[in-house]
Amino acid sequence: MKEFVNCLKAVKADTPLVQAITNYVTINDCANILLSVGASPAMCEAADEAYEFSQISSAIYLNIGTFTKEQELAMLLAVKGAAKKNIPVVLDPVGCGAIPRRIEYINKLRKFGKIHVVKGNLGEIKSLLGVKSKVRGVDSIDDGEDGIAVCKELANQWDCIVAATGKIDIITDGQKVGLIKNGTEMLTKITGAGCMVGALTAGFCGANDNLLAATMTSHLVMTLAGEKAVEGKDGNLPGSFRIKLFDEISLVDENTIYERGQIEWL
Ligand SMILES: Nc1ncnc2c1ncn2[C@@H]1O[C@H](COP(=O)(O)OP(=O)(O)O)[C@@H](O)[C@H]1O
Ligand SMILES: Cc1ncsc1CCOP(=O)(O)O
Ligand SMILES: [Mg+2]
Repeated sequence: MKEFVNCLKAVKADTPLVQAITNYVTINDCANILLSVGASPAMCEAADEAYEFSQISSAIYLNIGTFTKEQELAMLLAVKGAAKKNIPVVLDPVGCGAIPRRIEYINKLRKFGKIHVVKGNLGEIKSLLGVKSKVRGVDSIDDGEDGIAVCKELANQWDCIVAATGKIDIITDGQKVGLIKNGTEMLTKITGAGCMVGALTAGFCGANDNLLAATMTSHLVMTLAGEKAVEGKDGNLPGSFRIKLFDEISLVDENTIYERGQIEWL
């Protein structure tokens, strides 16, 4: 657990600058969740700024939830700029299980530079591997019995960290597999929980060289905050839960991690 505590301390100490090119449904939530954890968001998505801005950022967050033609070009340039300075890139392939052209775009994106972390729900992760998955639009309805094998395979094929969210989050570098057993189903009752944990993952990768530990920690912090938010007043109601989530993200500390963290390494 100490490695996760150290990852959290590094974010709060370094205030990593995260360039986010993300969807307009949850863009504000992603900016605020990064501020809540101690990072610094910049939703810089103009195509003629993305190449330069990526090179002054600590990490890049790309989320194709509602990607526009401007964002398509901006993401290519941001990945190219990040590759020049070896800056970590986190991709959330929202909806790729339901919209095949998104997988074609991601394959093009990977030709412009390295994707260091792919974070999606299990249906999206399976779709990237070309495995039949059960999705409903941007949501996964996959029971995930083969989730670990799929995540390891994709991590090895793409030489990246893969994080598949669900009741249990699966995080792997293709060799080691970490399971995050914290969380609450309430996180599925608000839009943006996946987007927000993707943004947090970029924040943690921007302050920690060990991207596996950083990705484990972002998912641990999100699920611990979710557990504490649902325990609060009216936390069983989606509107109250969502607001409390931002509060609880800012309150997660080493005690929370040591006392409540439920991690299993395979
Ligand atoms: N059934 C569940 N029980 C507890 N936590 C969950 C459950 N499903 C998802 N989560 C958590 O909710 C967050 C969003 O995951 P998910 O809903 O899979 O992403 P998306 O919103 O991209 O579909 C993650 O932190 C995940 O751990
Ligand atoms: C509903 C929706 N439609 C396009 S992007 C988006 C938000 C998806 O957020 P998340 O993947 O966190 O559920
Ligand atoms: Mg999602």
